[in-house]
Amino acid sequence: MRQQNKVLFYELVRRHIRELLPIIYTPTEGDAIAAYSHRFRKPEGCFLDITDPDSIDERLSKFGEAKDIDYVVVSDGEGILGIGDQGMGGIRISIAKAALMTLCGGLHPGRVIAVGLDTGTNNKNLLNDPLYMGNKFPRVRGEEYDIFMEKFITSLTKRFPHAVLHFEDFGVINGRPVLEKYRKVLPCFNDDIQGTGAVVMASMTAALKITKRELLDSQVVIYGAGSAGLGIADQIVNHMVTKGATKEEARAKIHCMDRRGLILDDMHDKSTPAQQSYADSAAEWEGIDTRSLVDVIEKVKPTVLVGCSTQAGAFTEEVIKTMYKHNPRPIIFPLSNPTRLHECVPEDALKWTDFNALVATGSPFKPVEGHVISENNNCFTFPGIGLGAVLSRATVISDTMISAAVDQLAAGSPGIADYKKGLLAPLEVIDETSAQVATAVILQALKEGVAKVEEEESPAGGKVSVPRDFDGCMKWVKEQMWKPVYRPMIKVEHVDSIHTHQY
Ligand SMILES: O=C([O-])CC(=O)C(=O)O
Ligand SMILES: [Mg+2]
Repeated sequence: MRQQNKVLFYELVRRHIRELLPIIYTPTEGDAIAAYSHRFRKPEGCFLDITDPDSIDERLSKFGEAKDIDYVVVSDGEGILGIGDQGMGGIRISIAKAALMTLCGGLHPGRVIAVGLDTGTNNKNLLNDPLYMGNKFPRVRGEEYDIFMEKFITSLTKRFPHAVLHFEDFGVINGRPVLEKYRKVLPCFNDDIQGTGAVVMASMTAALKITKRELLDSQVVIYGAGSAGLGIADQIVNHMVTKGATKEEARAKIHCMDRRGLILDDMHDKSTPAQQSYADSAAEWEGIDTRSLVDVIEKVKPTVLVGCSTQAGAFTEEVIKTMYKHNPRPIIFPLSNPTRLHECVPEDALKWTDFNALVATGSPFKPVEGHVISENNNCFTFPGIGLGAVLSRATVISDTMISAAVDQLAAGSPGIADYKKGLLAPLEVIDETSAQVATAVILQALKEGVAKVEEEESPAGGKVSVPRDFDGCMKWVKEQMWKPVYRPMIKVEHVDSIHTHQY
């Protein structure tokens, strides 16, 4: 339906969003991506092939003229949700996120491109699958990958100078370095690092308000130190810094674990620089089993436990009860996607804490005995961040613009009186939430002098002028969001000439 009748598709999903979002997005998209080559019907999106970098420009040229494109989602398929390397099937995550940019972010569906970079795959099942449609060689790393990425960015910025770039589901090796390099070149962000970090920080802010605790008194254990886990850590640090902590103080409150256990400062040869910046002192952990989550919780007494490990069931009854022993209202976020990979199910986390835990997940879950479970999914942030960057014609997407998105999302939480309604605004108003987030991002971009929209001609003539007050700016945002409505039929007088032109 999306391919045949966009108005009908987007209006249908909008009206039945709670029922249909899990089908067009998480968790069903994970199955669709894994089965991509087997279920293939016709191509959609822009396929870029590392064996043919010289074709990048030509392939992108098919998607329109310079002014036609606002937004590009790109994935190389290496870190798809929690299901890892899906090779060329990863283009479907670009397609799903692009569809959400229209559904929640109000971008015109014809002004968004979904791009898949085929740089090989290390997924043995795909390499041995006769139906796999992507390149059947191991992932290309190093200089050849970097040159390919550089060609893509150069061509993109030349062809579509207004486009905002959204990186999705890159692996740990490339995600962060690519973001750090290109965020200085064009307005771009990594949804798994920054989008996920922002939504978790917003939920945490809302949960702290409910429990009347301060962010700076928090101790956080992050179980799973990949792109999402470290992105969340960074966002928490950014926020603590805005509340008066130094970077070092903030980092000391965050404890990251991966397959090797707690990340310690004597593991530097085997940790990425980002992991190392959160390392605990090995000397302080002498004699403690740092591979045991329960032992780590016993020592840290965290107020917040975040799971991005893709280890289903890692938050056992003992883990949750140890959290509860040290905290009357523990904040517990099992975030691994898709659903079957969650570290625990909300029902268990609530029952094991006598319904005192504040729980949010990464995939959708049904309410538990009247407690709504908020989905800490980045779909609450990336559409607003993307829309804000597009409308303001931002030249960069700064950390402070992301922080503005966090504060705005947290402000929309049902709050203390309504804490059973979840930590975030309901999915049913996600387009409204995205407009609010976009407004906060635009106002921040204007404040920082990185918004260039007021240098443009408005369609009505003269320069564009963006209201500086929140309500005025939000009205301006909403006026520009695409709505799924049929355009009126117009009676045509000169049928003959129209026919001549049409055929
Ligand atoms: O796609 C989603 O639902 C959230 C996300 O970015 C991920 O899990 O990688
Ligand atoms: Mg993702």
